Amino acid sequence: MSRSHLLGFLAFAALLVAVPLTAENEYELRLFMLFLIYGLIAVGLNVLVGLTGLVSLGQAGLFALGSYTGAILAVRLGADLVTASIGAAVVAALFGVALAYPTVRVRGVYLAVVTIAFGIIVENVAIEWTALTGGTTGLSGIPTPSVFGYELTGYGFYGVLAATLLLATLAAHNLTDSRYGRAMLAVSQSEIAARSLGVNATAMRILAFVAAAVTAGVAGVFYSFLNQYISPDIFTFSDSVRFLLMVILGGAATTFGPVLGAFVLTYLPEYLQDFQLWQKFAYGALLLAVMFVLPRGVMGTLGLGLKRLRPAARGLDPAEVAAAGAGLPAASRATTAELVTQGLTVRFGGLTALSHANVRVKGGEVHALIGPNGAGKSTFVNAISGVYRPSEGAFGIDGEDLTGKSQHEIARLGLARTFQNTELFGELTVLENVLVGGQSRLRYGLVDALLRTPRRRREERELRAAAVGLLAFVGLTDHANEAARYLPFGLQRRLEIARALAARPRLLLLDEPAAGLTSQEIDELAAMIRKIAASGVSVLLIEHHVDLIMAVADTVTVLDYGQVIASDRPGVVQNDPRVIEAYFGSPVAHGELSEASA
Ligand SMILES: Nc1ncnc2c1ncn2[C@@H]1O[C@H](COP(=O)(O)OP(=O)(O)OP(=O)(O)O)[C@@H](O)[C@H]1O
Repeated sequence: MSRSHLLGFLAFAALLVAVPLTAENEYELRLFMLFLIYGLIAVGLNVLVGLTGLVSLGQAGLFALGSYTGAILAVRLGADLVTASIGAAVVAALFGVALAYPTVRVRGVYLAVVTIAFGIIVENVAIEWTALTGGTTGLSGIPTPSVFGYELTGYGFYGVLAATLLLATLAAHNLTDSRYGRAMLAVSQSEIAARSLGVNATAMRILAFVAAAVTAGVAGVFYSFLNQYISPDIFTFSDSVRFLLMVILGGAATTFGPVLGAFVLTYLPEYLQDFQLWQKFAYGALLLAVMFVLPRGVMGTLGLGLKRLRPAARGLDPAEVAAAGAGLPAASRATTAELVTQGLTVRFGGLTALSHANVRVKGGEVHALIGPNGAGKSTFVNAISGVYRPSEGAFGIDGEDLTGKSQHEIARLGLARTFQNTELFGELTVLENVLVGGQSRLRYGLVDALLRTPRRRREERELRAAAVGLLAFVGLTDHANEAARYLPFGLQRRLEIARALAARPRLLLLDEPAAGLTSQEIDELAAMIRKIAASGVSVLLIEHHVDLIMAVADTVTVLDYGQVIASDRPGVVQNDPRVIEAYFGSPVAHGELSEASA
């Protein structure tokens, strides 16, 4: 944890201790406890909004679910605070999973509508299911909270609320700083790239929804114990909007932003009460003004300002680079790294983009795949990397069948790729991009991430050293701390290669890596590709640059109208009349292919 965050947590803890000592009356303390409850909701929602970039406008529904579950367990079954919280957390988590499901198909506005609908359904069920919820009359008689038989009188309940918010903020901070946070950010910026590196995007979204749901559910239980009475009108759509605003106003994806947002939006309406009729107007106008001046929220803008004042070094400490051992690690698996496709066919409706392609990429070779525009090269790449499901045929690496597996499964089994149009995680730094590449090699779990265990720290340290080594290999250590989107195009291509190599693939698939590069950059790329193959990683190279192909390829396979028309050594393929015909429409003289395509 950085020093500034540590100081932040200490100051926050000190504040939580000081408040009950300075509160002048019970009303003041109660209002602060309400803030602690809303803070918990905002911290959880920040995982969803800040990290995965998804928006939920149904948090009041989850808050209500937690409140009713807790209240019913306490009133009907005499459950204590711990049991009620566990019960509510489980119920909320289940609904969180259900809410994550639509994200497989819908995002943005559509997802927002789904979550709004969820909130409205919960509100209406609370009104209509009178036998369970008491209908519009609500549920009263919720007892004083107790924990393991001890009643939480005096400041006891305050202590529980304060400790929960502090620990939840710490856990969310640790999550953000872990493989899970990185993966969520990566998914929000380029899902296809994240999946190609072995990140299970669906699982990350479910995790984020569950985090937001569980915190809202537990906050609901706390609310019902604090209020000792709940009714449907407490959980309305405008509350969902307010919870989302807390995150955005405070600063999405920041550690303390949501807490600050919750504080402001709990106290602001209280202070604006004096304005009577103008209260709502003043509330809205103030929010608008703040968001206009601070589009990244208060903490986001503050963080950005501090970065500008004291910019971090763009590059890495030379000592760290030296210690990481600059260079390409040897291929991790002592296998042949051979890719074989048998009769691979992909149809789009009536169009056969790839037809019964048999390709064999031998272990450790550089295998170029060429063909005129529309020949089916990208379709081939997308089929073997799991983006498209083959209509027919099979493919595998080292005899391991990969047909029908999902993108992230194929990536984890040893196939890494770059993209024709680079797909970097633009907002992440150069180093972080490579760290996401090594994601699937990490073994530590969620508990390790939340608690920052020694195992997590060791694995992260090792991954960082490997990533630094790869940055040195592609010559990017001087840019390590820059956001990837600011890199010049040529360096972006290199970064994609380093990121793919971080997954320690058996087969590296380079989709037009020379496109847009200068001739000097292409020479450097050729040297890099040779080194990669020499380390034992097979390379499948999709390219139009004949010079590059001639310089590095051991074998060239030519596709035309989705069919393999030649596969041999470059010199042989270059003079193959079928290949020349495919490029020119009629047989032409020797040597013209290279001139025309270069
Ligand atoms: N998702 C898709 N839906 C429908 N048709 C597609 C799809 N993807 C590719 N095609 C078609 O399949 C054929 C092969 O396209 P593909 O992009 O694989 O060729 P390519 O060799 O990669 O071409 P280029 O060199 O221009 O990238 C083309 O006719 C293309 O229009």
